[in-house]
Parts: sequence; C-alpha cells; structure tokens
Amino acid sequence: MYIGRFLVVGPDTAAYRVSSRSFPNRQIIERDDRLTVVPTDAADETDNPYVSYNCVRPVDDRVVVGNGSHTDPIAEKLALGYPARDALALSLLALDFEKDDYDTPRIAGVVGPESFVGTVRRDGLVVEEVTEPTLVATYEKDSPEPTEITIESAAGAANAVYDADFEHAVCAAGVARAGNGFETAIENGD
Ligand SMILES: NC(=O)c1ncn([C@@H]2O[C@H](COP(=O)(O)O)[C@@H](O)[C@H]2O)c1NC=O
Repeated sequence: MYIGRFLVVGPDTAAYRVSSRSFPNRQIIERDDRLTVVPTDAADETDNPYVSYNCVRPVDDRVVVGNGSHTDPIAEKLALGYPARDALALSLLALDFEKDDYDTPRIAGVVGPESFVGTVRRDGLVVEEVTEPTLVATYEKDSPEPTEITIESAAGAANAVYDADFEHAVCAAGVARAGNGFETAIENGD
C-alpha cells in the first residue's frame, strides 16, 4: 500500500517518513537544531516547498514534526507560548492542503508535556491529543489512527517507520524526549 508521507506521534516520541513516487532522491540532514528534507544531490537543490522543508524543529520542551513548510509557523507559535493544539490548528488552516494534483494533506505533530497530532485535508481539519502511538498519512490513512508501529527511542522510531510495510520509503526521522530536551535520529537508508 502507498500512503505517502506519514508520521507517528508517541506520546513521548515521534517519527516521520518520507515516502515518494515522484521525488525519491531525497534525504534528511541536520542543520543547526532542526532536521531538513533535501535532494540527495546538492546539484538538485530546490526551492519547491513540497520537496525541501524542515520536518523536525524543537522548541524548548516541545518538538514539531511535519511534512512541509507548516513545520516552521507551528514552531514559531510554540515559541510564542501557544498551546500545541492552537499552534497546529492555526498553522494547518492558514497554509491549508497542498495545491498539487492530489490535494495532498498537510500532517503534523507536537511532542511535549501534551502531545498532539493534526492534519488538514480538502474536506477537513483534525487536531487531537495523542495518548497512544498514533499514525496519520497523506494518503489512505489520512485520519489519525492507533498504530502497532513501536517507536521507543529516536533511532528506534526512525528505523521503525523507515522499515514499515508501506511502499516507496525514502528517508525518515525520529525524535524522543530526553531530559528537558530531545534527541533526534535520521534514517536515510544508506
Ligand atoms: N512533503 C513531501 O515530502 C512531499 N513529497 C511530495 N509531495 C507532494 O505530493 C505529490 C505526490 O507525490 P508522490 O507521488 O511522491 O507521493 C507531489 O506532487 C508533491 O506535490 C509532498 N508534499 C506533501 O507531503
């Protein structure tokens, strides 16, 4: 089954996987405090926000995971003190679903003292608190649902979603709460 990009939120860990048919030559890199999806070949550097974007951004005791440029305004709202629910709902609704051939939804999660998951689709906006491992994807599984995928550390989370039995894995990231902050891990399949 192809479900496109997907994320799993913990509640104390999170993982994000890029699956892609159209832009498979991508990887995740660490830049400053954040993780960014970029083309594998630097010569293919792009300003297409559907191809290259920050997918993980920590903010104090919370961390944002997302499949596009909405990761940044969510993080900025958290830094201003917004509750996770509000930062997700406002940013997802402001940017809305992607204006591509598939009306691709935006998906995002926040891990922190309270953890949330959200998605905005052409037909709806869902933002809800997470109390058990919860998956949401761009296609097919496009409403948050409980998942059996086990994400128990940053590296474990990245590996688990990368290896999950959905088609066209490209790269993955994992985050886990550690002390007052977070540890992160990248799985680029190489
Ligand atoms: N975030 C991403 O990494 C990403 N990769 C591809 N997309 C969008 O989704 C469309 C379908 O891509 P694909 O066939 O690779 O699943 C692309 O045309 C692009 O508009 C993305 N947008 C949202 O998921």
